[in-house]
Amino acid sequence: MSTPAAQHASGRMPDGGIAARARGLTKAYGSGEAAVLALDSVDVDIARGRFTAVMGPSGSGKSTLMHCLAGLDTVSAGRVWLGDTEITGLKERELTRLRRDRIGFMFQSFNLIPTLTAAENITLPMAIAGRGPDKEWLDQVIDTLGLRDRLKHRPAQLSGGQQQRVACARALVSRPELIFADEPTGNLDSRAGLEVLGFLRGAVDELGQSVVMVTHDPGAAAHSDLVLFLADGRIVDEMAEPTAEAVLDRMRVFPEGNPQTPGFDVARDRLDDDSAAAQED
Ligand SMILES: Nc1ncnc2c1ncn2[C@@H]1O[C@H](COP(=O)(O)OP(=O)(O)OP(=O)(O)O)[C@@H](O)[C@H]1O
Repeated sequence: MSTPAAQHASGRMPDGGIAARARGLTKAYGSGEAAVLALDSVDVDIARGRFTAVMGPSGSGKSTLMHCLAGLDTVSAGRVWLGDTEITGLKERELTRLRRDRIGFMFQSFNLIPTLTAAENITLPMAIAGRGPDKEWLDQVIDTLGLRDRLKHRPAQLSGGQQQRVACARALVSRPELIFADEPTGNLDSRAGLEVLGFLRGAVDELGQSVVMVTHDPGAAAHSDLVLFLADGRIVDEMAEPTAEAVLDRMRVFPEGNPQTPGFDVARDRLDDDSAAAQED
């Protein structure tokens, strides 16, 4: 399938180029009658230096797409590139190195090490890679994320929003080519969620970072430059310069029958909360 996303994204990258792309990306789980086609020949270009959101009903293939683009999962057919490097066909060891050196990850559950301080958590991936962080860049990331006075705290001494900011700093500090964020605001209240989205937005605008974020939340997607909509393992639509209202309207017409989709009600409530929080500010 040639998706409009591929055409659209290509046309929107006059300077930045492509951070990741897939052609004919197909992923099937199981076999025989139990087989599930999680991704159905997806073509997509992820623009460099931009913030891309991936939305769609539960089970539409969002996480699978992210995992295949990030080399966390093998593909059944098709090809995937990170920058100019084709990752399909790489051996597990090469993939591990590529993920470590070139990709940043943020998860809903933060994934911080409880016994390490914020500062140690931020630099851990680089320490594992045997590289020292670029001090100037580290300082810039810490200040951009407002973590300067929290560096000696352990995760349990930080709020959820602060923990996610540490996770954000950890993802940014090695200057990865691409950050994948899977529901990064899923465990946060709306105010802390807005804060983290603001930082991701700032990472793109001020630090030139490329970000792909999977989310159920139209309010979160509204912080992106481009929303890709998945349904049944295909990219069925996209929206540039999204607003929460426009994304919510688009989600309503999915054939899968939103609002039965898990996350839809949560998304609508979050949208209301976000509006309330914004009005309080
Ligand atoms: N390890 C697996 N084994 C079998 N089927 C799987 C596996 N992982 C995902 N699937 C199936 O693949 C399809 C896509 O799943 P995926 O997790 O990518 O969807 P999603 O859009 O991220 O869903 P959600 O919004 O609920 O997280 C679903 O039908 C799911 O049941």
